[in-house]
Amino acid sequence: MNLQNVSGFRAPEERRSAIVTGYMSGFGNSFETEALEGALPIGRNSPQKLNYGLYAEQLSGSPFTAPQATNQRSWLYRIRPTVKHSGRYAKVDKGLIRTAPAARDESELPIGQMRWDPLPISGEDLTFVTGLRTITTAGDSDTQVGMAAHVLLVTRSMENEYFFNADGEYLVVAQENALRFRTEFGVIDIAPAEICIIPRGVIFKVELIDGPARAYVCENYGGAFTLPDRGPIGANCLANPRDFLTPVAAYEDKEEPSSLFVKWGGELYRTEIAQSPLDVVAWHGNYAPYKYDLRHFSPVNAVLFDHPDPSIFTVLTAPSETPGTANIDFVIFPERWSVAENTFRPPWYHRNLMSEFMGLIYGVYDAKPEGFVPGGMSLHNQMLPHGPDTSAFEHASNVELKPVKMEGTMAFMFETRFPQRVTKYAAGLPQLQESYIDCWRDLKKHFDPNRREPK
Ligand SMILES: O=C(O)Cc1cc(O)ccc1O
Ligand SMILES: [Fe+2]
Repeated sequence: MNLQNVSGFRAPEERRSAIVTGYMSGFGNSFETEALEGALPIGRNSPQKLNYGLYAEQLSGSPFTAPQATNQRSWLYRIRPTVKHSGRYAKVDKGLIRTAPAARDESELPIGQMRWDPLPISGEDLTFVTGLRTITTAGDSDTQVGMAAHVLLVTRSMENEYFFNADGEYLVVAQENALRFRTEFGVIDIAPAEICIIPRGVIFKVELIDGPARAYVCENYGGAFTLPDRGPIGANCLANPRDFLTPVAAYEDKEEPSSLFVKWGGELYRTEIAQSPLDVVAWHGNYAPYKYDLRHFSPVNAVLFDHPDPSIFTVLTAPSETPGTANIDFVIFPERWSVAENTFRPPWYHRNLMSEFMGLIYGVYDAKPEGFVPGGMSLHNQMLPHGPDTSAFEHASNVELKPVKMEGTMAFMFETRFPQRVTKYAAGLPQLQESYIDCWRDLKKHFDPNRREPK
């Protein structure tokens, strides 16, 4: 396969040069950055007066008293405090955005394995706010447990419109065309196969760069995404901290009537303001948005036999209070070599406590060579059986096992300990594949009490 033709693929050298100035490298660091020299106070957070007549404001992503490892906050030095960026909040139509447990009221929760074709990016006027379509919700945002999986369709840049989500953090997976996030902390661009994390409460707007875009969005109601422990793998591989990029400070000093949309308690509100809220001239701290290129993930896998659990491909995890039982694991299935000997190489047939929402950014997913297409999605809910389709099973059971490179592919999974409830919208979509389960219909009975495989 010619990799240059795969949507979203860029050669490693090109990717290197994409690490432009404008980002700081590292995961969970305490960063400091100023768009005007001297805007950051030195050695203290809140002096009596700040340079340039700025206001100081703290944004906390954790309780003040959270243990050191999970304590997150930043200090923002801004033209106006955010309280000046709010007026009276009016409830507005939340469109197709749903939040757990509200979706339970309208949930269809069809029991079964589900798969959807890509939602078309129509000619409708859709921004980040109006283009967000909730597919599943899990848990309860009020108690800060669970998640939602959304598809995002964007056909128009937000202009004097801004947004923040009080209900959770967003993990955005670009799939078709690029997105520019102008945030309080600076600017983040993501192209297909890159992700962007916007922490709870951070104000931003989204612009298009190269045309109408499709993305997948995981909304995390729980504790923030972090890097998984690598255990015996050691200090390197999987997602390496230096490949995470946080923007340098950038501000707008713009006095124009603007709308700030707020998702709070599952509802959408709007408040009218007289200026851009992206007016942070400098900031420091460890609570900030960041991006990551999934092609920087260094996979570790079986080098002799058997198929390990997909947790080896965890990019980010949002832990729950129970060890090893994630509120969400964000897992990818990237380009890699498949070398295991005497092994059924695709995913095994399985039933899982965790529920699995999957998407495909580009290429082919080995367990489902047909029907699971880029931009599409599938849902294998708690304890519902799934595994390779008939053609994948027959092929993997009979093919000569040479080393094979699984090229030009990038699938991902939002996996949660909670059942995912399908929204009425998603259950009624014409893109829902009625015949999905037929992909297993022709799995044959091979049982023969006299048949033994050679050792
Ligand atoms: O169901 C899936 O396709 C995802 C998956 C992949 C894998 O390699 C092992 C388990 C698993 O759930
Ligand atoms: Fe699975």
